[in-house]
Amino acid sequence: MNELQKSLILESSSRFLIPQGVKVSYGTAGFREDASILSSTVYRVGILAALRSLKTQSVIGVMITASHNKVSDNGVKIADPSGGMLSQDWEPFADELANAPSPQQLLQLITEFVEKERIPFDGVRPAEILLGRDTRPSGEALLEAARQGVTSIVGAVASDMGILTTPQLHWMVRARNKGIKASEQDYFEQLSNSFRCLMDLIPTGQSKCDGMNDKLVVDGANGVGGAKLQILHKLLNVLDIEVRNSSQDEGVLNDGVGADYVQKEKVAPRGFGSKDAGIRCASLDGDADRLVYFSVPPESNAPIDLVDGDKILSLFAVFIREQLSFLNEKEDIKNFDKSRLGIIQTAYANGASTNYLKHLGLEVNLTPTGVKYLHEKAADFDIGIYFEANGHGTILFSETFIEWLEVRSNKLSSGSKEAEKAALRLLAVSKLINQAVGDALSGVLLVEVILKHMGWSIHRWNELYHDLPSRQLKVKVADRTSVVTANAETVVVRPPGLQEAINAETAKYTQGRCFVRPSGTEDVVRVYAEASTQEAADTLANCVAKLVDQFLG
Ligand SMILES: CC(=O)N[C@H]1[C@@H](OP(=O)(O)O)O[C@H](CO)[C@@H](O)[C@@H]1O
Ligand SMILES: [Mg+2]
Repeated sequence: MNELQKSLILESSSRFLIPQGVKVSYGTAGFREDASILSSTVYRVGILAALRSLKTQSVIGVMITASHNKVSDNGVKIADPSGGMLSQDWEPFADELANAPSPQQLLQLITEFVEKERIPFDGVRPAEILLGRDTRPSGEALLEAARQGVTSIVGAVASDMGILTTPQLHWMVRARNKGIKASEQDYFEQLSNSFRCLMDLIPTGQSKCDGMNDKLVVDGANGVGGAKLQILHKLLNVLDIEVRNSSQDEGVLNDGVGADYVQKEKVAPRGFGSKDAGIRCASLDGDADRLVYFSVPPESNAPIDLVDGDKILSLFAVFIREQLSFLNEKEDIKNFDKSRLGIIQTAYANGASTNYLKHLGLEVNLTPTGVKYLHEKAADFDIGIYFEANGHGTILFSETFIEWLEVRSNKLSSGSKEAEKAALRLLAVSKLINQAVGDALSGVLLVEVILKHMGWSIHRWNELYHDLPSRQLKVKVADRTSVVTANAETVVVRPPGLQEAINAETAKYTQGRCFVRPSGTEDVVRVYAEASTQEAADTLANCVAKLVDQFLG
């Protein structure tokens, strides 16, 4: 870095001094705090993104959002060249950068890091960053802070992509780096074209299941997803979709609305009630990277039927498996190895879903909580389907498998129509479903077309298996980092004795399963328990929460 560069960083960072006593950390969802204290953090993430772009010689994304959190919060995260999350080995540097107390210390950190990572400055492609934000009122000023961070690196270019869903920004970054068309319009066109292709491939004469309803009502969490879905809806012109809670004119962002609320509280979002009984409903979160479905019972106080991420995963798995079986029927492609389809869940997946998927003969893998782990594991397969129970997930297709499908779909003779259609369907799914991150908009379209393909109502879908009753609790402890887990967070290895005590308690319950882990986003230890009845799941969770308290105080 030359002197001009150094003075530019010193000069611009003096406009973004960090508030006294604030310490931030780049967690599973990037930095997330009250918006009023975030401008220096976001400014510094702008610098980080520019450095990442120089290092990788690729386009990098910066998304300003706090997802399902309250409207006064905001946050910022980086999209790597693949469109996925920031590489984990840069996270510690993100923390150091964001917490450097003064402009001089910030400059020193950057200088050392640039040397250590051998980040090229001269004679290389300049940094290029795509900036996006959700609908939060604090977003505009924070985006400006990010822009100033980016442009404090000489030659770096920041493009403001405007108000977007998180998955749209990730999609654009991925598309740009693949050299394909990457505007928002291109995103909508890719989704709508591949959706239409799947609609055209629905078996003719597909009968409708009893109670199958053509209408879908979507709760947009008063966030960014509702308006974007309306655009898609207009483009498609074939689906009957009504969007409610689609902007902050209709109510407060994420307040009694949205996928996180619906999934955690198991109640209908604001604006939905017994008038919607029997209708297929869905809920997006504030930045539209989570999706759950539900239906409202006719009685006003009864709980909703929640169709969560595990069940969306199961629906996708059933469909993909069916297409693979059509392909496998063809003699000349018998060598297709079934193990190439992998299912990825976390320990929070309902045990009934895991059993169901295993009974289908599928390979189910568990990873620790957090999209980055699920995504990474899914990329090991030709088709990897991952979902968190909360509704974040997608389907990844490997490049080699896509090429294989393209060749096969051309090769198949007219005598093998089903196999040809199956190959075309899988290719269309790979274009419809976001390959960068979980995306509620592409998720809605894929669910809708699969239900039509199967001729299933939401009730038929929900009957794939019955969730085991479960309970989640949070325990405040002195130091949550003193809980250390192994085996995808299913076993506690520290403090000693805690796992044995959990085992002894769990053994008392039919179909009992229980685990504890430190949250990555809140200062708590989470307890999850499952058992054959709700009462038993509650008791197990409460007993184990007491154990956590006894061991950790
Ligand atoms: C039980 C649960 O829902 N955990 C959530 C939550 O993580 P915790 O580490 O449990 O706080 O936030 C993550 C980021 O949004 C999400 O990936 C994850 O599923
Ligand atoms: Mg979100």
